[in-house]
Amino acid sequence: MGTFVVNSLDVRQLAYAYPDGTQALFGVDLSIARGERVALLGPNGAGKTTLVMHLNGILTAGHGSVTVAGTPVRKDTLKEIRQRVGLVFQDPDDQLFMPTVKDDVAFGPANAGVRGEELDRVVKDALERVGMLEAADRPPHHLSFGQRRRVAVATVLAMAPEILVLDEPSSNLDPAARRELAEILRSLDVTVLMVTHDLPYALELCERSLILSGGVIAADGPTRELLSDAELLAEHRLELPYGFAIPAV
Ligand SMILES: Nc1ncnc2c1ncn2[C@@H]1O[C@H](COP(=O)(O)OP(=O)(O)OP(=O)(O)O)[C@@H](O)[C@H]1O
Repeated sequence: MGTFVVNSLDVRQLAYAYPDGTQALFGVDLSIARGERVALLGPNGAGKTTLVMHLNGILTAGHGSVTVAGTPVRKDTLKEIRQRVGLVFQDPDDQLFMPTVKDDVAFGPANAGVRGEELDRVVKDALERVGMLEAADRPPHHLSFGQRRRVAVATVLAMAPEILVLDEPSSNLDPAARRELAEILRSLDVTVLMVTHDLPYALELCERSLILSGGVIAADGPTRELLSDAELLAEHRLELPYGFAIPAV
C-alpha cells in the first residue's frame, strides 16, 4: 500500500436548508490539512455557524458530506466525532458549568473513561497549555472573561481533538487578553479552524483564510492575499479596521 495523507477535515458539496426552508449552505467544498490554522471569514448570515454546526454533527448534512480525519460525520459516528472536533463556543459560560476549573476540564475525558492519575495528567496538561494551571481549584465564575475563554479552550484540548474549531475567539477580549490568546493558539500545534470577524486576528494567526458568503466558499487562499484585495473584501462586506495597514513581511 502506498502512503496517503488524511486531512483533518474534508467538506464535500455540503448543502443545508433549515426546516423553515431557509437555504443556508449551497454546496460547500473545503479541505483542511493536519496542522493548518485556517480562518473562516464572511458577513453576517453567510452560513458560518451553520457550517460549524455540521462539523460535529449538531446538524447533519442535507446533502453532501463532512469527514473528520477520515471518519464521516453520521449518526453512528457521533461519539467519535464529538471527541475529534473540539468546539469552543463564543460564550465560555455555555461550556463551563462545574464547581471548579479542574472539574470542568476533567468532565469530557472522565466521560470518555479516563480515570485516576491519567485523568489528573490530562487535566494538568490541558490547563498548562492555556496558562491556567494556577486556577485549577477556583470556581470558573470567579475568573475574568478572558480566563474563562482560556479554560473553555482547555476543556476541549483535554479531549485531544483532531481539530479545534473556535467561534469568534477574540470577541470581548481586551487587547492584552486578545494577544495572550493568540500566543496560546499559536503554541498549540493542533489543526485550527476559527470563525472570526476580526480580520487582523485572522492575519496574525492564520496563514490561510476562507471567505464564506451566501452559503458558498467565495475565496480560499493566503490570508494576506485575501485581505489585500479591497474589491474582494467590499464584495463580501468585510472591512479592515480604519487605518489598518497589512504589515510588510
Ligand atoms: N434556526 C434557523 N432557522 C432558519 N434559518 C436560520 C436558522 N439559523 C440560521 N438561519 C439562516 O441561515 C443563514 C445562515 O446563518 P448563519 O447563522 O449560519 O450565518 P453566520 O455566517 O454564522 O452569521 P453571523 O456572522 O451573523 O453569525 C441566514 O440566512 C440565517 O438567517
